[in-house]
Amino acid sequence: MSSSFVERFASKLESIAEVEVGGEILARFDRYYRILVDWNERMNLTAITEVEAVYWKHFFDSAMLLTVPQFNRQTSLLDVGAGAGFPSVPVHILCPELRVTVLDSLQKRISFLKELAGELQLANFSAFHGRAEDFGQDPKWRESYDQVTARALARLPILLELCLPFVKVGGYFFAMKGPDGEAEASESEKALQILGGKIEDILKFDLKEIEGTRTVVVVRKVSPTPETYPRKAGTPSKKPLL
Ligand SMILES: C[S@@+](CC[C@H](N)C(=O)[O-])C[C@H]1O[C@@H](n2cnc3c(N)ncnc32)[C@H](O)[C@@H]1O
Repeated sequence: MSSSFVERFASKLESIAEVEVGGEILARFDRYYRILVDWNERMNLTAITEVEAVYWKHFFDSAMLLTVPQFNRQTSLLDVGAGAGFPSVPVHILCPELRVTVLDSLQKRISFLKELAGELQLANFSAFHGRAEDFGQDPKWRESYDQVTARALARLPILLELCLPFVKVGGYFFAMKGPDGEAEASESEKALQILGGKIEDILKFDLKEIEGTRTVVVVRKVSPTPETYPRKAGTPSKKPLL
């Protein structure tokens, strides 16, 4: 890895995230990269493995969440379908005070995330194996997070059913999307109305390092989600609220 690449990454991160990106933070990203490519040889975690691509398209892309004005760095964040830890692990590296929980339906990915959290000494971090449809009906999880996020999990109408049940009324769901964020938002009116959400903002980013447009759809939870949602596992994607 050339030092100019790391310097550019650090200075861009500082400018978008308004965090001082010192040696300790960079050492954590370096360790994250190494553990990710090592585990990726044994299990499918990411198709992107080249170092600069991982830094920009996974780490930097995840950190975009920190540019959202509604995002609070001091409260709680649940990452649904976190996979190899995106976006929550890069966000947590930059904001260690945030209480982060990750949920994924694949046990192997949760084993990876637990090992990663130990290696990176992430405090305030816990990982759980399960499906959003099941956990969303559990009273311990339901409407108990200030903030929920998801990246590359499903189209927005489906995603809202998987994620909004976890958000406290008054809290936020941040959907990390590609170029289709706006179009997906316009398909989501019915889901928002049923599930108790309201789109407050759609933020758009065009960054040459990431090679493409990214959007963050900011959804405020304005009323409780009716008990029937989320429906049983598989139904939200088979019969989306359209
Ligand atoms: C395409 S990956 C995206 C991973 C990561 N968020 C990212 O941006 O790289 C989707 C992840 O969601 C998990 N997943 C799929 N359906 C789920 C569900 N209903 N509940 C919880 N996790 C789910 C999968 O196991 C997978 O790890």
